Amino acid sequence: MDIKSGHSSPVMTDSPPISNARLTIRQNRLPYSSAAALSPNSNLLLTVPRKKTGVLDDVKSNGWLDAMKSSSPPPSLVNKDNFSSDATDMTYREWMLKYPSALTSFEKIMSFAKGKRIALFLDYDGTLSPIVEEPDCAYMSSAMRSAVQNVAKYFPTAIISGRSRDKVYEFVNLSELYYAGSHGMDIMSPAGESLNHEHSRTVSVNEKGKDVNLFQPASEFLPMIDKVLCSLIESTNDIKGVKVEDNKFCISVHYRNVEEQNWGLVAQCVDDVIRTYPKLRLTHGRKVLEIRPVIDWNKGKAVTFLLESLGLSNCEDVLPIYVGDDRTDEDAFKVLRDGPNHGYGILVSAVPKDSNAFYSLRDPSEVMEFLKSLVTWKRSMG
Ligand SMILES: O=P(O)(O)OC[C@H]1O[C@H](O[C@H]2O[C@H](CO)[C@@H](O)[C@H](O)[C@H]2O)[C@H](O)[C@@H](O)[C@@H]1O
Repeated sequence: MDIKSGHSSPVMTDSPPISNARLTIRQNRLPYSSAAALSPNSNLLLTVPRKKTGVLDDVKSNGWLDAMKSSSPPPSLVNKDNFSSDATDMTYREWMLKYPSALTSFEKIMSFAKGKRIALFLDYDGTLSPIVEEPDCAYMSSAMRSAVQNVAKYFPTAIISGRSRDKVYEFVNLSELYYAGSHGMDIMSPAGESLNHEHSRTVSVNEKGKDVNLFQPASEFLPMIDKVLCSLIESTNDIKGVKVEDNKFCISVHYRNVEEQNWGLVAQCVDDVIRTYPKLRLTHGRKVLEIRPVIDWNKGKAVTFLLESLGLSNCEDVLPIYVGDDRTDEDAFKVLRDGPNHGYGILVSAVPKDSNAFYSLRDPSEVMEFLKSLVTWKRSMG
């Protein structure tokens, strides 16, 4: 889609999510007319068949359970005390030959950045804040906030998160940044700046009454998302440890605190709800099932959009850098690797995994070091 023209609807087929666990084939089994189901504004009533027992064939056959199990490394692998086990360490070192550390490769990256304008894109959970059990408590440290604030003095900086924009803004709390919540479906400029898009709109949101500019390509899905949110809260209510998070244009169903034997039940509840909504799809994050509209929009599109907004698109002298830890960040890594806006993806991971990123950092503390190094480098350039 040409986001500059703004004429075409972003509602179209999306690229497949990284996991194969898609809700395709479901349309054949819809109990309603597809015409009704395909309208985002239809009054489709949910009659959710709740399966609390049984073989859970559906979720097993489409690979959800496998994806759920592999969605976040077991604590023993990320615990630094255990990390020094020779075998694990060796595997990680071998992996780093393919994805070198952005810290040890810093000079190389900067030699490429010389004479270029850097634009910085930062994921939130697992990148700026450590992964914690309780999603509402994923605070970033004040040291990290300072590092982000400093780096934003020199380079345009955006936070790109699966969370709702409001929530991630609350955590980061820096008004000078761009924010893209709901996996890029809710983009906000800093106060007084414009997103320079004909479909963006100006609203007065912050406590000082300052104007910001918003771009929300999935706004027509809000009523549908609200309905599905209510259904998911209701249908998972009896499963201990489940948390359903309202991310505005997306919904997260967390199973990190659910006993593993009940993960199939979580998947079944989600499947039962969203199977009647072919305009919604599911992706897998870190111990979380994420439900979002089937639109041609993701974190990669948000990066492209922001580069265009900033007038930094398709410029030889621009170097975009994206730092993220999650599968959803892969869309952004891919855009920087393959698209016209060449740049570097940096994967934050303490365990080896395949990625479209160029470089790696082990954890948020290394991310902070990297941000500080960027500031030192920029200052040294005078
Ligand atoms: O795009 P992100 O900023 O990385 O957001 C992705 C999801 O992050 C959050 O969940 C993850 O972090 C939680 C806190 O550490 C953790 O408890 C959970 O298991 C992780 O999946 C957030 O709560 C989700 O809504 C985001 O989609």
